[in-house]
Amino acid sequence: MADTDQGRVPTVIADDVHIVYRVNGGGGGRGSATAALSRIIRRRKGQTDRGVRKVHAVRGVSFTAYRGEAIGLIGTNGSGKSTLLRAIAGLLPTESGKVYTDGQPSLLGVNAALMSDLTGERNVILGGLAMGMDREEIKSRYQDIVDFSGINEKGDFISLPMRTYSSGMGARLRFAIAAAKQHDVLMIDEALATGDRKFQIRSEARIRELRKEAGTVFLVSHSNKSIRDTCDRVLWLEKGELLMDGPTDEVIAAYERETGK
Ligand SMILES: Nc1ncnc2c1ncn2[C@@H]1O[C@H](COP(=O)(O)OP(=O)(O)OP(=O)(O)O)[C@@H](O)[C@H]1O
Repeated sequence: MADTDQGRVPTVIADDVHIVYRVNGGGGGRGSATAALSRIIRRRKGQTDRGVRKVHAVRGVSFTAYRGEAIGLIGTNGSGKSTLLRAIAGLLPTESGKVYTDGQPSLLGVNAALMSDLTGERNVILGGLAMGMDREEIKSRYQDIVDFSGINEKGDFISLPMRTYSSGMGARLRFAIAAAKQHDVLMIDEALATGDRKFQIRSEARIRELRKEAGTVFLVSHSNKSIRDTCDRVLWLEKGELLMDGPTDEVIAAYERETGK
């Protein structure tokens, strides 16, 4: 593996990555009469496949990401963006091909595992611990995280359970927690789309800072504006394949021509 390309340091290498989901009981629903009937017929025919369906979500994707880059992932619904991020984060195995990462990638999704019955305050601590910060570190950054999230702008919401937050508020708190730490590789899945414009501007500025601090940032978003404001390179996925990999302006322009978005 080449260590540098014109002095650049690779952080993520995807080499011909294929990802396949296996879904049990696809077709007919598990408990329905038609599903039971088709199982009986299959068994009579001696078929061994018990309704496991495969979804080939990512097909032969290869790229190298470098330190200091912010890379946008675009593509229509179901094109494999989240799946690819989950594989880079090590949360999904590859069917074939390899993902190499330098350092620990952190995935910040809108579903990041915080506890909805706990207060925002407890979740800041929980999220911080989950990212490997110690209690002192969390304490010293606590106020910054709350201020950044803007959760308390309209009253004392941080002491309420997270289930009482709107989806935008939840996403903002998750982003604020994840952005408090310097990441080797930070992956953000749609988090910006749910915040309001003011918060989007703040988080885009923070992504730029994280880049300067030498991490690599991946951003999945359906907002071409967010991608333009934040990323200098874009990967365009369609039906699991990498259609284009290049400078943001070129790829977004081609994407807009193709999809009319
Ligand atoms: N847990 C799962 N089990 C089975 N199939 C899945 C699973 N998650 C995603 N898929 C399938 O994999 C394909 C890619 O989905 P993925 O969520 O990666 O797309 P995406 O580009 O992130 O979509 P979106 O823009 O709608 O969020 C889709 O066909 C989807 O149905």
